[in-house]
Amino acid sequence: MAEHENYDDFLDEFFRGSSTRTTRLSLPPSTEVPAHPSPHRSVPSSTNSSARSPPQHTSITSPYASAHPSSHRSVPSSTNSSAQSPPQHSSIFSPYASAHPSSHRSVPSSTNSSAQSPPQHSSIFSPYASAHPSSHRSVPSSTNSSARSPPQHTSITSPYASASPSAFSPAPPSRHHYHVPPSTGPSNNPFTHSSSRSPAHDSAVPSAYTSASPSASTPASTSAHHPAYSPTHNPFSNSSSYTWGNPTDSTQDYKPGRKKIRQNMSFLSKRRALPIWPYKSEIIRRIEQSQVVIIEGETGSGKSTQIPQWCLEVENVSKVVCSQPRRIAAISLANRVAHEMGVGVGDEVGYVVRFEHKSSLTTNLKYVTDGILVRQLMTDRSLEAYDVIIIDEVHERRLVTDILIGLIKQILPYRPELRIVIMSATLNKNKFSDFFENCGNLKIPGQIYPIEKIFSPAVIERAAFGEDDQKRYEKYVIQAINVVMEICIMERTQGDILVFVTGRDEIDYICEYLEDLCVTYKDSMGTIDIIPLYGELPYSSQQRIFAKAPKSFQGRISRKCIIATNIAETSITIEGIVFVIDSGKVKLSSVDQKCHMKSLLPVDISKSSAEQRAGRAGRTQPGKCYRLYSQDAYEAMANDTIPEIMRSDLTSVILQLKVMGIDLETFESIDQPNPDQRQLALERLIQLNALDPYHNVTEIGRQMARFPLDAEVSRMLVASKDYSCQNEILTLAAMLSGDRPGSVFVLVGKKKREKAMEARGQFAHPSGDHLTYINVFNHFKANGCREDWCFDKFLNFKILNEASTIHSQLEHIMIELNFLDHNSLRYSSPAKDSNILKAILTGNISQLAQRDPLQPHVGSRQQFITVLDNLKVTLHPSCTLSEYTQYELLCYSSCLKTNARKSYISTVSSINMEWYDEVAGTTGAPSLMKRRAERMHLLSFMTELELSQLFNDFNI
Ligand SMILES: Nc1ncnc2c1ncn2[C@@H]1O[C@H](COP(=O)(O)OP(=O)(O)OP(=O)(O)O)[C@@H](O)[C@H]1O
Repeated sequence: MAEHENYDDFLDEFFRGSSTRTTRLSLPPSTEVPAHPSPHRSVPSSTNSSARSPPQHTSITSPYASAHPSSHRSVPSSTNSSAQSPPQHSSIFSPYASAHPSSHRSVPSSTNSSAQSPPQHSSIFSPYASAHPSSHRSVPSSTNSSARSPPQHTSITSPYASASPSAFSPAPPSRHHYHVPPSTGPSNNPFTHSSSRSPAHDSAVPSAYTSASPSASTPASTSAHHPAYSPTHNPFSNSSSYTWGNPTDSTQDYKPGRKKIRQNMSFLSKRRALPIWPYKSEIIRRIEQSQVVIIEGETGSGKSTQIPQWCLEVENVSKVVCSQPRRIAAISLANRVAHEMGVGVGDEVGYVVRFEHKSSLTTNLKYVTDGILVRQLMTDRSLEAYDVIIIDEVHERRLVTDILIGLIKQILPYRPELRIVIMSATLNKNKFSDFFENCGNLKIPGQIYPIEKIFSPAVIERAAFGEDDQKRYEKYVIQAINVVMEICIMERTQGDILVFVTGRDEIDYICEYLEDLCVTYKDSMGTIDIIPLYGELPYSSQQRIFAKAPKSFQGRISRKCIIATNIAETSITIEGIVFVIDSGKVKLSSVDQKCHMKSLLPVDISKSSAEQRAGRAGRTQPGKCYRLYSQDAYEAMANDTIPEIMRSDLTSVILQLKVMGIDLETFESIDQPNPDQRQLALERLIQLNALDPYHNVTEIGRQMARFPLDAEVSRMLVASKDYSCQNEILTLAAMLSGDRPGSVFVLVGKKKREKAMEARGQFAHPSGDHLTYINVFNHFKANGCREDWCFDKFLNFKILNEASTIHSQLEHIMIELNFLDHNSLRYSSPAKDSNILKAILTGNISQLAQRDPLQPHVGSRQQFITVLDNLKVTLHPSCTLSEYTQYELLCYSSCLKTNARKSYISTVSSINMEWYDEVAGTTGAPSLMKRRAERMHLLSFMTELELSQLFNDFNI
């Protein structure tokens, strides 16, 4: 693999290297949309194109498809990993290997290799491996090959490795390589197991890692972990602004006068063992006494599952809502609590998240996302529907959570009986206490099970990795793979693994790599179920994380291994997770203060996030958290994540607040947004006609605010009525509501690439991505929403299926707004392409780009300049448009900076210049001439020759 700055570069090369990428065919003009596109096929004759060989396309007569030959790109997906050749790794390096004798294993040679092909490496060193005689593993020789070729390992001699040819064979490291914690001893060894102590432990081999929890291997009794029970801790001390919870006798569950709520008796003993249980009466008392109570309790102590149930016992309380930052948490908590109460989900306990709900009139305890509660506030300004509102995981400081907290503070004087509970394991107590004056504070000590935190020693920073992978991926990605291998091969403790990395690309890569390793090392690793988890996955796929690990087989431990983004960082309990591997990184989204470019760059997590990640272990049994960074790096981390309100796009939020009659300028929030960002969002809303020049909400703005979508997408929907293309824009909105609509095209390995490109060509529309997505969706529907059809067409069934669900939800709102009637979907004639593009342009009026006049060449390096902000951007590799064509004006739905040097536009369509002025006339957007003039002013440093060239280029 050639060098790649990152995955986007890889994609870039992937597509540009394709022979189909630049080919031009003479194509039929796009046809008008039939109600049900008929899947006729015709095979266009290939034409000769410059330098590149033409693709062999088949074409489906599609409403929008005119198989633009140069537009075939696809986006990677893990789904086809089995069809791909395994990643070519040059090193497996075991950062956590230590001298655990139980890890000494010999892998049978050719006997068991019939189904596998052997690893092609001469040696794999652990940096800590030494020539422990019993640590040698003989690697199967290459007798039989399989369909999957094994990773190609080359030998990397780690500076810290001694000459051991064994893979994953740890041995006692020499002391000076490690930071030895003061209390070094057997219990500090990350591979210590109290049940089967080994001679190595007894000889007190120093641990390679700083273990933050020396007693980690000892399952603690609950009380042992409660500072309240500790003789040195005075639970009633006033030394902090917190009041420590006052544990009460847990037998006093029900006080006279308190309601008795339903409970499933089989869960009661487990619930009583939770660290929070002794504080039940105290918590209820506080909630009765104070309007706002802030509760800090360690991860897994029982806040999210127990406190909402107890709130139902509070006098005069019948309706409780508990809001969570994420859908997955809201749904899984509702399921768990319904179980604990012995009721069905959707009966007494339910949930409501965007595009999905299970609740009824009998629901008294509802788990929702923060966004749902904010939307509810738009129609029920004082949230009369609830007696207690619990806002959980406030430490995340998401934009919507901060807005929710600000809005709720406004209600308090009008509803003195309303009770608010603010919760987290790692919140900044001072900030929240200052914001809610006169609130009650409560700190609940204790974790249910201990978590051993194991820091990576600094030497890992200097470890040797395969060059290609090192360039393409951050070191932690390789380290994470190695630690997973360590655990699978050497750990004797039964338990599943949860790995935190930053994004989908890394997750796909790790999953693919591990799958290959699992085949190669099947005999030593046992059965491993590798499960990806990220936000864009449909809910049904996300649910896989809760499935049980595969059954152990022939004495080998089987595990599930979840590779996740920070979506799994808070609130959820995944049964069986014992090992957490924390990369210490997160992709944080932010928007440029001066323009609308979003960036999604990996940065260090905060200490608070690190604790939350560790807290996913130790929930159902003792756990271990391997931190792929040193203790010094941990100490250098910020305490809290920068609040989203200070770094995010505020357009949709400002509109929602405006509709509620609230100005963000005067809105009281925990942290104030940046004034530039606020200004930028207001200008955008004016350009979208959602606000008038005096910042009053227009009728269009009100209609836009009804849709739970980004402002740009909801503006398209509103405009669709003017251009008589409601059905098409409804489809597009459904497709765009996933984070990466480009992923609908599955990326496959080299062998199938031609076929995939050909399939993609059947849907490609010459105007670009927007109409291509509509086209894909229409064909999906016309073919009965079938998974096998998607498979044949290299389309992502899950994404299309989810778009189909969202389509139905949005359709309801369209009907409510009188934008559609029930019959129009069935009987309406297809809209004209030009009308659809004008509606798209209306929503993206601020998101336009033109060819860079200073770099007029076309081709893979063709650059564009955004009209509004003069930013240099290139087409994202997932785009349908060809970079070999000169386009007059492009309209894009997303502009993203993925690394320090590269900015991409994606979901892009080509737009006629005249349409701009027509659409701008109906909106508050300045004319293109004015924008150009502004830009010319900025380019005043240009020479006369360059200027005249520019004038020529743009017909000025
Ligand atoms: N789905 C589940 N399966 C098994 N046990 C669970 C489940 N959900 C919760 N538990 C148990 O209940 C305990 C408390 O979970 P809960 O979510 O209430 O903790 P929490 O204090 O809110 O943690 P966090 O701050 O991490 O969200 C867990 O530690 C676990 O032991």
